[in-house]
Amino acid sequence: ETVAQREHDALTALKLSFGNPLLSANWSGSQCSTNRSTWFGIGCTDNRVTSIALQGLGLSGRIDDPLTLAPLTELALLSLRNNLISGPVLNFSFNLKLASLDLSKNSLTGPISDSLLRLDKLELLQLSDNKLNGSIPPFNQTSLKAFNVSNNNLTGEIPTTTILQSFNQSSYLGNPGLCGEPISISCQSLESANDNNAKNRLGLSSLNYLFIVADFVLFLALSWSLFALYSKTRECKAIANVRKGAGEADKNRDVEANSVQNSIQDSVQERVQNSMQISIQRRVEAAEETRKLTFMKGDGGFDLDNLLKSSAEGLGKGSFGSCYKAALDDGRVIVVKRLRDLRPLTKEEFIQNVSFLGALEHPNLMPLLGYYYSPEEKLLVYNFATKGNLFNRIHRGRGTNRIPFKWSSRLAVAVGVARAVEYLHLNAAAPTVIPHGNLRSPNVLLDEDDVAKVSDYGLILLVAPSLAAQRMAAYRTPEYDQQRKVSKMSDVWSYGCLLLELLTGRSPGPKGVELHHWVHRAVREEWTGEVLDREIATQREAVKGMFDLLKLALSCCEASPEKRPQMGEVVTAVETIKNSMEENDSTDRSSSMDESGSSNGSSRTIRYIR
Ligand SMILES: Nc1ncnc2c1ncn2[C@@H]1O[C@H](COP(=O)(O)OP(=O)(O)OP(=O)(O)O)[C@@H](O)[C@H]1O
Repeated sequence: ETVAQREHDALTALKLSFGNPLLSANWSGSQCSTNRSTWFGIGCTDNRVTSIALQGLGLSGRIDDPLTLAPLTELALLSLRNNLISGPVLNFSFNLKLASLDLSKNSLTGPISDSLLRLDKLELLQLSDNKLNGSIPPFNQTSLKAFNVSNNNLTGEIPTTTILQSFNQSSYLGNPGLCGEPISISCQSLESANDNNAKNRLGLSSLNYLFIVADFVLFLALSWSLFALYSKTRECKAIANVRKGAGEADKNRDVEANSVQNSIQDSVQERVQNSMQISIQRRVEAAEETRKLTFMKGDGGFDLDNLLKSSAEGLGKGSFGSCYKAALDDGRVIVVKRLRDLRPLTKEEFIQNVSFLGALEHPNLMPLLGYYYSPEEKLLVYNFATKGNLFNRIHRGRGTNRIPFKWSSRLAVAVGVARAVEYLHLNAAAPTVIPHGNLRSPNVLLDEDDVAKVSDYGLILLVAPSLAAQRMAAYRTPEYDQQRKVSKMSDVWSYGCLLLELLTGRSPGPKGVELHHWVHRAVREEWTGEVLDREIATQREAVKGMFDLLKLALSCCEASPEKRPQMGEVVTAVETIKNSMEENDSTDRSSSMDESGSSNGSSRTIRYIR
């Protein structure tokens, strides 16, 4: 596939996301002819797409694949200003020449992509008037001349980087949860105001149980005779109350009590009492039924009540649900994954599949602690991994005060993940082998000792197959289009992509393909040293191990699945690389170096750029 073809495919994907009649009619044929384009809004230089300017066209829809524009590596300008585009901000890790990015006045949601931190040519970044949340990444590119994130739902302290502090407050206004300078809102006062609201956030929005309990409180406040006529509206309002938080619920209850009292004065007492008694009984039963958390081992030491009382915070939204972190009263911190888009499983099937996942035990697998099942709500409960996920460890904080991700730590992660996947592949307890299916760096977590814990395994058993095919990494292998099935070998492919990410510090493209093509080319054309992440390439004595791992990664990424090694062979190979690194370290302690390269690293820095 040529570069032009890849660019063509990327723009076509963009066109399909928008479904706009103008673009549908106009964007056909080839996108660039030398220095110009006949495509509306597209600019080309030397046959490459360098600008996309599609302001105010009423474009709607969402761009599902965050790396849709990854093939446009010469793109310098992107403006989608003043449209109706929804969904998350794209990942621009591969658009390193971007100088001007204007996505303002749309309906974009989610956090500001950290990939923007890597754009060191970025001069203009306009994200105002969207629905973005999360914190502002610590932008500090000296190139940045114009910046605006006003009128979103951003939260937290405005980073104190020189560049972000150089813009005036109009760049930040209209974000109620934002604090710090230059908007002169103290973060402490904002935090204490938020603390009160934070309690129960998880349960309040999610669980049927809670609003049933809230109903009870409401019942006590109202007289028995008021119930029947009001039961319908009450339920809706109770949910609304719950969402707004306990404080507001109290206020609303009083208002409701008054208005209901007025409206039912003429009601027939007897009819009301009968219907209410039945209704209460049903609700008690429902509450009993729905409040049960099932633990894979023992009683877990907490129940749904503890969960609902905990303060919870959103960790992020994945392909099959959202994750919340909840701090229990006893000090434990757990993660609740709220599943969506599931297969239509009966309760028994759901429990059977989840029990199978819960029975898996390996030091490098994030264990499933328990689950919650109700027809409307399915939750999985895990321990919280304090060091976050591998994606952030590799890519986050570049250029700022980041703690270097050492080669030895990367290798330890590579070994841990390989062992976990091998365990999944060899698991004799399973009726058939369930491949991981979605092995990617955000699904590798790091605990307090930096031990890799693979998560999100086996979700293939729970999620709707059509959505799995769209969203899971294993479905993006070269063979999937022909064979239409995922296998152990697709996990091997994903593992190869993960190794490449660890070694190069770059994210794989949407199909995992770009990164692997790029590395192959690099190796073929003998600029291999350049492919290594600079953060580790400074460690000269380890470079051989890095290249060995690179070779292994490339063999895992062989286009033909038969040519890829089995996971057992992969484990042996990575362990051999790790062992020889450790042997070198112990026989040559005097030459062990500071991997951060901060003290004497420069004298040992290899020339890896030709
Ligand atoms: N047990 C955990 N401890 C710490 N962080 C977690 C835990 N489980 C998930 N996360 C983090 O929460 C966020 C959301 O996770 P989730 O599994 O919902 O989506 P994802 O992994 O980003 O995407 P996908 O499900 O599509 O692979 C991710 O950043 C993930 O790393």
